[in-house]
Amino acid sequence: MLQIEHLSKTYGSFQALRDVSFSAQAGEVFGLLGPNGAGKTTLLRVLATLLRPSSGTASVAGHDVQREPERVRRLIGVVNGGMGLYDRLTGREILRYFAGLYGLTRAQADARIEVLDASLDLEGTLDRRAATFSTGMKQKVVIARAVIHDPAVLVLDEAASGLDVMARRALLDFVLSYRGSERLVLYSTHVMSEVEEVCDRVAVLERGELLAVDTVGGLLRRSGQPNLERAFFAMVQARAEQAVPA
Ligand SMILES: Nc1ncnc2c1ncn2[C@@H]1O[C@H](COP(=O)(O)OP(=O)(O)OP(=O)(O)O)[C@@H](O)[C@H]1O
Repeated sequence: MLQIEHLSKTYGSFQALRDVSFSAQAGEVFGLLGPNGAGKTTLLRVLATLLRPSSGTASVAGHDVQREPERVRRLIGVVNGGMGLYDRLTGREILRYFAGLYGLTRAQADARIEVLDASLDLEGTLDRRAATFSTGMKQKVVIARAVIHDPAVLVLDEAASGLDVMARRALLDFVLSYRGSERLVLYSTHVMSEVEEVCDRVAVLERGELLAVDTVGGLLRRSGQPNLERAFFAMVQARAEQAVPA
């Protein structure tokens, strides 16, 4: 579903991604884990066709992000922390509007809103103006908006940040509902407990470099550490020691 090959991205002389390659399949919740500045958002922006890679390729369901950006945009849904809801519209109006942009008819939009209401519990947001939403309500509508066209790949970039326990739980359960489906979720975060709970496999990025791609269990086994946070520290430390000239 997702194929990334030798992807690099530089901003001026700064290299934000270095020769990153991995693939992820439908049915997976695939984590992208890394500390601040690791390059997670840069990678996701390349996939979302918002940034051009400096070299290498990325493709979604066989469609290259550079050669077929419009096709790729229809295949993905992105939640990246920006809310950007129209205050004067209700949740239903916002979702209908975005459904229209993706070419859904009103009947298709309403059917899809019903499905999303059942899985995301949009109750209370559909008939109220966005200006009156709590942060959790906003985030639910943002997520519903990102998947209104039932994209093949759902990209979540720090989507749980700022959410309270209830809203975070709803988000994680929604992500878990994608497991084993015909869709892929790319879940980017630096919160290890979220990765441990929802991700099947994880790519660990650090300073633009891919340190490992493995299952959570595999990362624990190969590091000999009891939890992902310790495994992550061990990996980053080992990489730093390698990088120090003797
Ligand atoms: N437009 C830009 N111009 C220059 N440098 C940039 C630009 N965007 C990002 N960077 C740098 O690239 C590196 C990777 O940034 P990126 O936002 O991809 O990391 P991240 O892993 O998403 O971090 P965070 O967890 O803090 O969001 C950082 O050092 C950042 O300062």
